[in-house]
Amino acid sequence: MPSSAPPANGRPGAGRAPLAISATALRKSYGDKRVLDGIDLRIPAGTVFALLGPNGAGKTTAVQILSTLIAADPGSGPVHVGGHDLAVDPQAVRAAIGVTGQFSAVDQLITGEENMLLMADLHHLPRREGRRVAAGLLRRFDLVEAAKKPAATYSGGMRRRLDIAMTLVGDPRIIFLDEPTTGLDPRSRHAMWGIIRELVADGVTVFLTTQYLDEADELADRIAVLSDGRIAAEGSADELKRIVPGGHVRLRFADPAAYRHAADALREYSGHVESLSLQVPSDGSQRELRSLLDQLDALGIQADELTVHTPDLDDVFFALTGGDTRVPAQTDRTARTTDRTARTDQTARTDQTARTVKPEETLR
Ligand SMILES: Nc1ncnc2c1ncn2[C@@H]1O[C@H](COP(=O)(O)OP(=O)(O)OP(=O)(O)O)[C@@H](O)[C@H]1O
Repeated sequence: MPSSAPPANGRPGAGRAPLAISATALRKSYGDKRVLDGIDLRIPAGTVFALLGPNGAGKTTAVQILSTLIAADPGSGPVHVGGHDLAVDPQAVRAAIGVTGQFSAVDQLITGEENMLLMADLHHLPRREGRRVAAGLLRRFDLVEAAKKPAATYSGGMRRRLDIAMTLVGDPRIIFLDEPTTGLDPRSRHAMWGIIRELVADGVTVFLTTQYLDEADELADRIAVLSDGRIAAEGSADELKRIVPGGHVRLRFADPAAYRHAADALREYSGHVESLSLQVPSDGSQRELRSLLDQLDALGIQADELTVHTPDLDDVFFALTGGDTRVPAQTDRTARTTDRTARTDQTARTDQTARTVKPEETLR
């Protein structure tokens, strides 16, 4: 990487990965509407960075600026992509990046293979080299069988795979993926996640925008939440989850007497009489769970269901983007926990959100 790129942490020689993308005080307005209000980005090479934000937050605008499609407003700070100064050498930036947007670059009327060869031509690859690269990528993206068919006959997932394969013809070291899995079914989404992981394993830097919080959670080394034109928070998924309160254990009772007994015994809780459930603040750790269960055991109280809720990226997103308009707070939390329990049951995502266990089965 040329020396014009600032070091990862502002100090040369500190041993961290060089920055693939850096931007300072990035601004963009459309008329009176301030879309980006001075955002800073520092994305180390070989990592996945996810930009999250509600609809219209400015994610695509950020991608368009960083990929040279539109200009930032005057007064923005310097932007480096792939070691090149965007203002000085946009052509070199273009040569270093690949962009897959929300609107596919695939030509529907020609075959997958023809789309790939067209891309190879655009990159001025010699004919034989172009065929070799195209064939390799079609194999890698599981499109060999479909290669001779018109792209119009492809499923959404196949088209998205072809789109990324086309982006890779130029062997970019930095890829912008603007909502790469929107509209895909769960199997295709997981296939796409596998592709993104492979790219990163090859040393590619991925700048991802997504509406799916679980996608950012799965893939991203660092996540930034865009709100009101600014980055409201940035960190790893775990770091972000730690900034919102709300971890709790929910105890549900079949027997009203047991519910009342527990409510009398526990020092801190919020209760929901209709559902005979109590929410006890907890970080969800084994130590806190054991202590709670010991306390219930000592009093001979039997809960029928116990659900552990730790904050997830949904909580972070709602807290930071002000998008949680549901009221009131306590009802909302209860509703959301119930939601999660149901979802966990369906999808076996037992790791990160809510885990429902029978109290007597825990912590043996
Ligand atoms: N060319 C344009 N002219 C005027 N306004 C624009 C233009 N492009 C984007 N905007 C506005 O800028 C804001 C940010 O749009 P952008 O597409 O960057 O958001 P986003 O976070 O990518 O949203 P989504 O998740 O819906 O794709 C929106 O209010 C949009 O209407």
